[in-house]
Amino acid sequence: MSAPNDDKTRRTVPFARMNGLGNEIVVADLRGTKRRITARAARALARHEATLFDQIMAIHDPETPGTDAYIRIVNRDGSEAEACGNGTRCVVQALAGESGQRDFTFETRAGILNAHEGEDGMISVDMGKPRFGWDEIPLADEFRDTRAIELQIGPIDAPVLHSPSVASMGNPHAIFWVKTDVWGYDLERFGPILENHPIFPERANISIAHVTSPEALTLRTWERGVGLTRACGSAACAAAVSAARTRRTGRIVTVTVPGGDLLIEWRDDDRVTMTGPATWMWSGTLDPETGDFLADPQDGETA
Ligand SMILES: N[C@H](CCC[C@H](N)C(=O)O)C(=O)O
Repeated sequence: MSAPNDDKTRRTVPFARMNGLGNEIVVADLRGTKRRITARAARALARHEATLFDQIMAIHDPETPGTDAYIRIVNRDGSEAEACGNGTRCVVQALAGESGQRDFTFETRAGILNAHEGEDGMISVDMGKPRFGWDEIPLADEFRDTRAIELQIGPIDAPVLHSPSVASMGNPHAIFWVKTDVWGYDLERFGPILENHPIFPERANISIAHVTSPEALTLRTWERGVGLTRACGSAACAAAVSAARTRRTGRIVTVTVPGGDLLIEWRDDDRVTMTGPATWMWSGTLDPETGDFLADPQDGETA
């Protein structure tokens, strides 16, 4: 991405196509403009193979003193998400590459969070405090104990998935615990049914988790507003805290998602830190209104 400028009327903005452990991310730089990525632009970008994304991370000018930027997060279907861990790491890498700055404070709909790029290029994001109250997630019915709620899929007397833990990392998550390989479950079939289940008035991100040791679990996620993804950082956090809360693991857990590993720590001050990589793929410019885009010339090409 190029440096921001102050032309509030310019039509296109720079973007970088990146990924966070296989979570497909578009980082769009809207600083210095008053423009927003429209749902129409999101859906148009999702129609192209080159720009097919899981989330758009739209970087806006800061709204709160002491923060570096306001980040709006847009899902593939044009809906907005409160949190996106993998996308946040991509934003850090994009901005660090531009300025050399390594510590950032961002504001999102989920609140203010800090992030840091380490010497080894790994990026840690403070994902804030998990919330477990039924009305905070939110659920449609009062459940006093959200470590396991009554919800199941499959035959009534032999459910395929049941009794998920639920948590909010700013966004809603349900974690179904399984005792065998997470790839043995048809998440593509169950995901959309559970995402849109009436128990979740704001829909939910749906994950299947297999605890493999007190320090490790494997996870697959069907993301709200997206579908199957290769990684979902906030789901990894929700799974790790739910695993610790149900005494399945300790508070430091390696979460293996289809794209690779994330290290999650539920700190003593109740905040959750997620550490993992981010990868830059290519850059271009896009129209935030329509989603029309143009790739920058690659190295060796002329404009
Ligand atoms: N991929 C993201 C989460 C997106 C969540 C979104 N699907 C929603 O809550 O609507 C992550 O790394 O945390």
